[in-house]
Amino acid sequence: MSSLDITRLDTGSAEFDQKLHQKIAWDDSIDPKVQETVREILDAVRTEGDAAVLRYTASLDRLDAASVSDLQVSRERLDRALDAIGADEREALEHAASRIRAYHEKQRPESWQYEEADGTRLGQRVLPVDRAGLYVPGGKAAYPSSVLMNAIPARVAGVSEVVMVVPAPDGELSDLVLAAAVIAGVDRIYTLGGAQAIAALAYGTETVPAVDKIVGPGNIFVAMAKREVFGIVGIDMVAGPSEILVVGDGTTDPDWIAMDLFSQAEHDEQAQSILVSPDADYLDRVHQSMEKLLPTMERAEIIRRSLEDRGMLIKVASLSEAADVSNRIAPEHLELSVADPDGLLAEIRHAGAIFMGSYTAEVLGDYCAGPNHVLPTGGTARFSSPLGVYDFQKRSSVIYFTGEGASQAGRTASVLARGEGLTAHARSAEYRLRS
Ligand SMILES: NC(=O)c1ccc[n+]([C@@H]2O[C@H](COP(=O)([O-])OP(=O)(O)OC[C@H]3O[C@@H](n4cnc5c(N)ncnc54)[C@H](O)[C@@H]3O)[C@@H](O)[C@H]2O)c1
Ligand SMILES: N[C@H](CO)Cc1c[nH]c[nH+]1
Ligand SMILES: [Zn+2]
Repeated sequence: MSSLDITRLDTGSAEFDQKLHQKIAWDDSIDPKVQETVREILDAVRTEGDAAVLRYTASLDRLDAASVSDLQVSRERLDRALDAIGADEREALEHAASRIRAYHEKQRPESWQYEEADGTRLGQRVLPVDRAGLYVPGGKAAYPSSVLMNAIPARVAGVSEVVMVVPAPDGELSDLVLAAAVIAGVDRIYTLGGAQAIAALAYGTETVPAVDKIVGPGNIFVAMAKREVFGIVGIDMVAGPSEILVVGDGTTDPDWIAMDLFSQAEHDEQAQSILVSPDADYLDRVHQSMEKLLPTMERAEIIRRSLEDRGMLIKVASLSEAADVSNRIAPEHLELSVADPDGLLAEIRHAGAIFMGSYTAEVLGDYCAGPNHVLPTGGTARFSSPLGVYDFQKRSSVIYFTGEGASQAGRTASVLARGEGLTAHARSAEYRLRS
């Protein structure tokens, strides 16, 4: 049995606040070189277009191509991918897709309008963006589930053109990823990754069309690149390395909790897994389960690094205090692995997705529960929401005044315009006044 050196904290200790802050402030620990590299790549793609995209794809993903159009996945390659996957895999993708579609259909917002007594009409029109860019991660693992989670809400929103990018390190491209793209209705796919893919989607190149909005998770290079291009294009959020926080009251089998913590740790060395419990003995038992199970994991080294660098076992005084700690962290995924999850839910304010009770493993949400698995990370659940249909739409206000309505509102506008010293504004309203 190998020992696992995971940080233990107690809310009762003097150094709790400071240690917690150090562990959760992943932004502070970003190497400034990452930002430098990302800016360099963005600049190169903006100014040189395809040539820079090809250069970075060759050096970072070890994938050579004569032109960027060679990096677009052909119809034949997509058909081969559909044929190559097993019947059970095809069925699982389709089952997940239909659950994800059903959930996202509920999110479709309606345009609305109301009319005042004098015939004035005011409304809000909801329309999809014209072209969306989906980033599907593919450096350390392939994510067919992320294809479904990104593309299905775009389609439900009514986006006309859905462009997907996914890295193919060493030319390797997952059949499942391609099959998921066909099932979800992606229009075109480029095997591009990292900051160079984000730059191509944001600025456009000779080959890759510029999009209106870029969505999807990725590693630190992707997250930083999205942050940098925001404003030129819309972005959904800065979704970084995965996170899970489990609140446990001791009623769930420790092996189950250990595996739930591993499930997110295995994504990335920078992923974060945290267990919070009022029961010190339970924290010990989960720790023992982790030590027992770690050697059985394929991605044991990534899991170990993630848990030892960023993981925590936190002892609290009560479940209420566990909710407070969780609200401070605002985790991407929160498991309420307690006997009365509904009771505790009332105390939770910030989390990307909340998994209720012992049977609701977070991984069900990763693949097929229905809600989106692209969720705010790094504490941003305080102000952002899961990826959804609304991320692919924008709203316009619609305003219609009758002569009578314009006369009434015009008096107010005129007074306010003159108060602001804006004479043209005032007179524009005054022309339409009725005596
Ligand atoms: N929030 C979610 O919904 C969700 C879903 C799936 C995965 N994830 C997260 O996405 C991330 C996926 O990361 P990944 O690395 O496997 O794939 P990725 O596709 O995000 O990143 C791979 C790309 O990073 C670039 N890159 C790598 N090293 C670089 C360097 N030194 N300099 C410049 N660029 C470099 C390369 O261009 C490569 O194509 C993980 O952190 C995982 O936790 C999140
Ligand atoms: N847990 C990831 C979101 O943080 C999503 C995912 C994809 N595949 C497996 N898990
Ligand atoms: Zn996951």
